[in-house]
Amino acid sequence: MLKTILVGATGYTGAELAHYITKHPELELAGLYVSEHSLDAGKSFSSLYGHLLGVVDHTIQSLAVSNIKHICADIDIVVLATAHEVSHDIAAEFLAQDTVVFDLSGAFRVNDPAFYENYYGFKHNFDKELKSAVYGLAEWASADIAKANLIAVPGCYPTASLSALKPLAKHGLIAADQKPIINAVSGVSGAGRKAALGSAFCEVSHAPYAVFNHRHQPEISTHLGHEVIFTPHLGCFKRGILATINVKLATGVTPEQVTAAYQDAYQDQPMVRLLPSGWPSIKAVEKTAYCDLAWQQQGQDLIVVSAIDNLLKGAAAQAMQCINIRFGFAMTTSLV
Ligand SMILES: NC(=O)C1=CN([C@@H]2O[C@H](COP(=O)(O)OP(=O)(O)OC[C@H]3O[C@@H](n4cnc5c(N)ncnc54)[C@H](OP(=O)(O)O)[C@@H]3O)[C@@H](O)[C@H]2O)C=CC1
Ligand SMILES: CC(=O)N[C@@H](CCC(=O)OP(=O)(O)O)C(=O)O
Repeated sequence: MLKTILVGATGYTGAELAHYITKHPELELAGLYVSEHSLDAGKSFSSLYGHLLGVVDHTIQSLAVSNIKHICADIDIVVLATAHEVSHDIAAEFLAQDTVVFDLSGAFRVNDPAFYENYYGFKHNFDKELKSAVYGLAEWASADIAKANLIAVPGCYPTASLSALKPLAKHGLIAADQKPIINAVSGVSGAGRKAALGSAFCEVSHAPYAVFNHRHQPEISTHLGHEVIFTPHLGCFKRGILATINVKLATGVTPEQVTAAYQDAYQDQPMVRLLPSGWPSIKAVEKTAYCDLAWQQQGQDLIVVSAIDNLLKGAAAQAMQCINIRFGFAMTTSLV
């Protein structure tokens, strides 16, 4: 059994991971941590998440950075379900203790320190760790994930978008001079569990936000190798992302080439479903670890639609896929 601890355990993605780790036959949930002065320290985990009563009843513990060496004495895996700045500050401490770190935040996703100053508002101080991090888009990086000690789990919108666009980019099917246009709507859980006016029940109204300046636009472009236009929207629902993507195809690309690109990418990948008919919906992926894809072509225009649960394939389930790849377990373990 691989001893696994979870930092940021009481957040929305942390709660999903606590459940996945508990269900995993090869992992032992060895600790659930929150910030040093968290009001939740000392409580039973299931007192916060009642559906896990009798399943995850561990006592929540506070994490003092000075105590990381002691905590890690016999730990194999650390999952950071913490804010970008927190992961940035503590990941190296865990790596120094020879644990394998899976980080759900954006702190190690793009190997360019300037990216963090431009889009995250902080200076990145861990160049070595940033260089060594592998971007954990599970279906696309398994060989690198299998060797890495720091896996940067992609963001939710990038997972939905890249899963839809990478097969086209890999086969050179996207018109070189055109930017795919991604319009995506996310459930409010994407903003995390902490109280904030913008995600309050009476404030949320289906609308775009961060137009032309969301940090996921450069994350998507970097890992696609092609510029995109990305417009996120906040939806009046709890969880799920639906991304509708308009792509101008390169001259002469046929429907058969598009279908072949998707089949080549995903026919052996259990967590990405190419729909035989109809369109992806949030209802079909909510509370599942799947990414659903479907597309339609008209001349050189392609519309591809991608749906995921932001907390699962967009975060916790993808982290679990990465754990499975890293340690040689079947990709679907604990997920289906
Ligand atoms: N929500 C989503 O859909 C997605 C989120 N992500 C990323 O995953 C990470 C977690 O997101 P999410 O679950 O939504 O976040 P939440 O805001 O829901 O939870 C954050 C967790 O971190 C804990 N925490 C805060 N400060 C510290 C600290 N200094 N040390 C240890 N624990 C701390 C909080 O508990 P307390 O405050 O009590 O200490 C809480 O348990 C973020 O980086 C987010 O960007 C990625 C993809 C999708
Ligand atoms: C609805 C909502 O607020 N969503 C979040 C994205 C959540 C996510 O993917 O997290 P990362 O920041 O780790 O990439 C946002 O737009 O900031």
